[in-house]
Amino acid sequence: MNIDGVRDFSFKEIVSATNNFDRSTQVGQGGYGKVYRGILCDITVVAVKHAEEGSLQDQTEFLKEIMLLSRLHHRNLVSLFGYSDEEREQMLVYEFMPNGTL
Ligand SMILES: Nc1ncnc2c1ncn2[C@@H]1O[C@H](COP(=O)(O)OP(=O)(O)OP(=O)(O)O)[C@@H](O)[C@H]1O
Repeated sequence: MNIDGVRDFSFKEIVSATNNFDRSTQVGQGGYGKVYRGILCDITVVAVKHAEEGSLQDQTEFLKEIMLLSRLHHRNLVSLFGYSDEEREQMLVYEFMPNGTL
């Protein structure tokens, strides 16, 4: 699905960006799931939030949330770059904030 200004990433793209969710790319853990630092093909650095079991949503709900997040723009908010919703995995892809700027 195409949502204004938000990319729909394939699971493969995320796997390649995070080196298959390699531990060395993990930068945090939040209530939603683990957070990885990923590098896209065009060398954009992103933060990938990988939903864990209890955070998985019904697909319609997930896409509704993406639509909502895609409309939030504020200088104090990290921008949502995209999402991935394939192979029973859900991921939110954000602009990567280096240490100290979060
Ligand atoms: N955009 C980002 N860029 C870089 N690192 C991030 C980014 N988002 C999250 N992180 C890292 O992942 C950690 C967990 O973030 P996350 O937002 O998932 O958890 P949280 O702040 O505990 O919120 P929640 O409980 O709602 O998930 C952060 O403390 C930070 O180290």
